[in-house]
Amino acid sequence: MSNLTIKICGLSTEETLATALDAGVDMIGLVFFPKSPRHVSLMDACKLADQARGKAEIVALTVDMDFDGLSRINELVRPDWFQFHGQESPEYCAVAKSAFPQKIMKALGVSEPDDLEKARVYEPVVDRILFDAKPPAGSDLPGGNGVSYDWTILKGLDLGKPFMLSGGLDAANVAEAITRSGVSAIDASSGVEREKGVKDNELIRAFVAAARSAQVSGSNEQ
Ligand SMILES: O=C(O)c1ccccc1NCC(=O)[C@H](O)[C@H](O)COP(=O)(O)O
Repeated sequence: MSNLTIKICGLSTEETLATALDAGVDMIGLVFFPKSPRHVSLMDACKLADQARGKAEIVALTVDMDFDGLSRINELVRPDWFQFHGQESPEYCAVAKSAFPQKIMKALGVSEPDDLEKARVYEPVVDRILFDAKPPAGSDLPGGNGVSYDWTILKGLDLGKPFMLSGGLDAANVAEAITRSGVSAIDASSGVEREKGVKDNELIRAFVAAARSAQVSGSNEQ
């Protein structure tokens, strides 16, 4: 049994969600951000969440959403997690954590070791940190850009909460990313797409197989 946690983000069709679940992913991400090609309506999200419930943890990804919006997602979609992928402050995360039953994951854009320090102020008030690549200049999207960073900056990181690596991961590089970073949780979106926003069944299967084949050295899960 693998101690690697795999999340596929930005699933938006029943078919590709079924493939991800069949491949054995641990978490699936639904994107609630209208500018994203992976955005799902509340109605579609409800159907996709029902399909995934009990098979993988459901992550609702939002970007600086107001609490009325989070409340609607909570009531209708009933995700296991909120993933905050904008400029949400630690205070915002703390209030959301006390207001909603979901676990909270905060995404932080990183490129160098100093960037990891940002996690220290979030760690007490969230359940997990996602270390993602910073968006390239000019991108409309704070995540899902298919760009990588130096994974080795995560090696040996001692944080009070579990953390996850994302940013440009695909079947060809995920095993190396796991080995070089020492992480035990990974997330991908663009790397399992045949074009921007369009997930591909074969790429999903290949990604999960490559990730499961990697040597997971430690545990960033608690
Ligand atoms: O995926 C999106 O479209 C998106 C939009 C707005 C905020 C975040 C978004 N994605 C966040 C994710 O969790 C991605 O999986 C993560 O950034 C990695 O993406 P990629 O580099 O494409 O694998």
